[in-house]
Amino acid sequence: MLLSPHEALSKMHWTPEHAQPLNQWPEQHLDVSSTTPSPAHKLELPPGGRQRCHYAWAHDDISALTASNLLKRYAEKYSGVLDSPYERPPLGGYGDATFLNGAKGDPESWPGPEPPYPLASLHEGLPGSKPGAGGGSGGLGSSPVVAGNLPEALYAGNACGGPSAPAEYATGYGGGYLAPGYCAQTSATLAPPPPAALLQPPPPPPPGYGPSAPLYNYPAGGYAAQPGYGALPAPPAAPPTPYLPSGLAAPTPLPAPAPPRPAPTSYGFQAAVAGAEAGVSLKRKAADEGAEDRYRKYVYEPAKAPAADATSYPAADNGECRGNGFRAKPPGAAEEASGKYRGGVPLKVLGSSVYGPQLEPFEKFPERTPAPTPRGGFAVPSGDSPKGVDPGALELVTSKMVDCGPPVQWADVAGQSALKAALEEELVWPLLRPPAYPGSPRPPRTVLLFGPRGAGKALLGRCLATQLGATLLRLRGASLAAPGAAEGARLLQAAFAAARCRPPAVLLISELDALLCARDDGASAPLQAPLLACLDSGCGARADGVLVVGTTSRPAVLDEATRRRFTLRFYVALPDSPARGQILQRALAQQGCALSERELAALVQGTQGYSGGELGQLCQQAAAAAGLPGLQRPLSYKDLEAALAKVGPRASPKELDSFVEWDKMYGSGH
Ligand SMILES: Nc1ncnc2c1ncn2[C@@H]1O[C@H](COP(=O)(O)OP(=O)(O)OP(=O)(O)O)[C@@H](O)[C@H]1O
Ligand SMILES: [Mg+2]
Repeated sequence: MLLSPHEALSKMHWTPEHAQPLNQWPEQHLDVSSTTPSPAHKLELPPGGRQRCHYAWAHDDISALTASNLLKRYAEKYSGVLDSPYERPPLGGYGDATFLNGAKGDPESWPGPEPPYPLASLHEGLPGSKPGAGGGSGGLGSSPVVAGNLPEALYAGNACGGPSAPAEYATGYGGGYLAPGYCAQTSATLAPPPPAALLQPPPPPPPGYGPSAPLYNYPAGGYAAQPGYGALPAPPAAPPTPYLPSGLAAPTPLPAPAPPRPAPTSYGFQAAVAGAEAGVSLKRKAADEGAEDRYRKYVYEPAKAPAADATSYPAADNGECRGNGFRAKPPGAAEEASGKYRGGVPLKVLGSSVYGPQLEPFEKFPERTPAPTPRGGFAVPSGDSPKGVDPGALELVTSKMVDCGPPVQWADVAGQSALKAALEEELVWPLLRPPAYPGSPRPPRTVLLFGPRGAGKALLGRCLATQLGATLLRLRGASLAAPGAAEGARLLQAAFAAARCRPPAVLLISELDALLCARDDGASAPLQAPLLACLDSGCGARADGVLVVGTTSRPAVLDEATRRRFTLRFYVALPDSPARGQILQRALAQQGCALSERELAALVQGTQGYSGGELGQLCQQAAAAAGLPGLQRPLSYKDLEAALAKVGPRASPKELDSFVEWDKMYGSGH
C-alpha cells in the first residue's frame, strides 16, 4: 500500500485552509508494505544520513492491521497539528522529520545540539503518555501520537513558543538549570494564553522520575536563546557532577558564604550618628568592655619601700620633651620599676581562681618617638625664676611638695580596669603623642578624680605621673587652706609656677574641696579665685607640659566655674571583689601572712564596701592587735576577723549613690 501523508490527511479532516502549511511540507511517500526503501526514498534522505533522520523504515512485512495502525497514527499526528487552535511557528520551521520522530529534517540549522533521542519514545510505557493525557502539553503535543513519540511535546506548552520545562520539574529546572531557550515565563506579550486543554494539570511523574531522576535529559545550554528571547539572562553554566546524568545541568552552586561580619562594636554606626558626645561615651564603653582583658594581665605585686634614691621622679628634668610637652617615662623607669617590684609575690601564687586568671607582667608602655622639635618654652627647663612668684614659697614647694615616691604602674592599681583604660586613652596617649598638625586641638590638661575616701584617687594621680614620665608635685587642699587665705594663695601660685618650671609635670591637688569650702564665718571660699586663676594660667593656651589632677571626695562642693576648669571628670569607685582580693593579698604579704583561698574569699566577702585605704587599715589593725611585728608569728585569719569589727567602711550607700548621680550629671564616664 502506497500512501502519502497528504493523501492520508485528505481522507481525514482535510479542509482548504490547511492547504497552505501542508503545501510547504515535503512530500514523503512511504511504502509501508515494502521491506526495502524505494530508490526515491533513498534520494530523499537528508544529508545527515540514517542516524539523523530516524525514519521508520519498515524492515519486515507488516500486516494490514499494522498498516492501519500506522495510517491512523500519522493521520492523528497531522490532525493534531492542524487542530491546534493557537498560533504556532510555521511547520516548515520544524521540518517534516520533526513530526516523525523528533529528528531534524529541515536544512536550516537548529539552534541546539543533535537530539540524541532513540527511536523508541521515552513516553512509551509511561502512564502519563496515554492518549489524551498529553503529557501536560498542548499544541503540537496535544496529539496523543505526537505526545507519545516526540519529546518536542514539551515545547508545545511554552507560551513563548519555545521549549519549556514541564510543570512538575518547575522547581528543578525552572531556575538556573534551564537554558535560555526554555523560557519558563508565560508572558502575555509573547503569546496568547493557552487553551483550556493546555491548562490540564500534568500527570504526576512516575516513581523514580522525580526531579532527582529527570526524564528530560536536556543538556544545559543546549537551547540557545530564541529570537525574541534575547532579554532573558543566560543562567550560569553549572558544572557537571558525577551524580547527575550526563548532560543534566548540575544545580547552581550556592554562593560562597559571606565572610562573617565582625561583631558590631560600640564604635561605628552609633558613634557616627549620635555625634561626638555619644562617640566618646561609646568609646569608653568599648574600652570598658576591652579593658578587663587588657588589664587582667597586669601583675599586682606588693610595693616595696620607697626608692633609696629619690630620683624616680627627677626634680630636675634634663630629658627631652615628647609630644605635648610630656615625655615618656624616664629611661629605665620601667625596668627600674619592674626590678623594684620583682621581689613581690605575684597574685598567681597567692590568689585563688576567683580573682581571675593567671596574671602576667604589665606590658611596658609603648615607647613614643620623640617629637622632632621640643614644643614651647616648657620643653626644657629654663632655670629662670618665674616672675611674680615669691622665691621663698617657690623654695618651699620645691623642697616639700615634689613627690619622690616610687613609680606607680597601671598594674599597681587593683581593679579599676575601665577607668585605667579611659585615663590611658583620653589623657596619657594624647599628651604623649605629638600634635597631629599645627593648631590641632590640645589634649586635656586638667582631670578631676572624685569618689569615696581611700578609693585610690591619689594613687591614680601618681600612676599618671609615672606614665607621663612627669615630675609629681603634690598639694593638699586642707594644708593650703590651713595657714590662711593669703598664705594659701601664695603657695598655690608657687606650686603652679614650680610645675611650669619643671615640665613635664603633674600637679596633684588632693582634697580639692577644701579650697572651695565656705569658711565657718560664712565668707566665701578665699582660695577659689586664686585656684581658678592658677588653673587658667597654669593650663592655659601657652602652658605646655603641666597636667593638673584634682581629687575630691565631695564633688558636690565644686561650683560650675571650678567644674568647667576640669576637662575630664572620672568617678573612682570602691574596689570590687577581685580588686579587694588583690589589695588584701598585697597588704597581707607585707605582713608575712598568706591566707588560704577559702579564708581569703571569706575576707573579701566580709569587706564589701571597703575602700583600698580601709583595707590597708584593716590589715594594720589586725597586725597591731596581734602585737606584730614583735610577735613572731604570721597573721592569721582570726586576727583579721577581729579587726573587721573595728575597721569598717566609711562610705554609706547613700553617699555612694550621690557619687553615681554626680557622675551621671557631670562625669566624663568610662
Ligand atoms: N585600687 C587600689 N589598688 C591598690 N591600692 C589602693 C587602691 N585604692 C586604694 N589603695 C590604697 O589605699 C590607700 C589610699 O589610697 P588613696 O590615697 O589613693 O585614696 P584617695 O582616694 O586619694 O583617698 P582620699 O580621698 O582620702 O584622698 C593607698 O595606700 C593606696 O595604695
Ligand atoms: Mg587622696
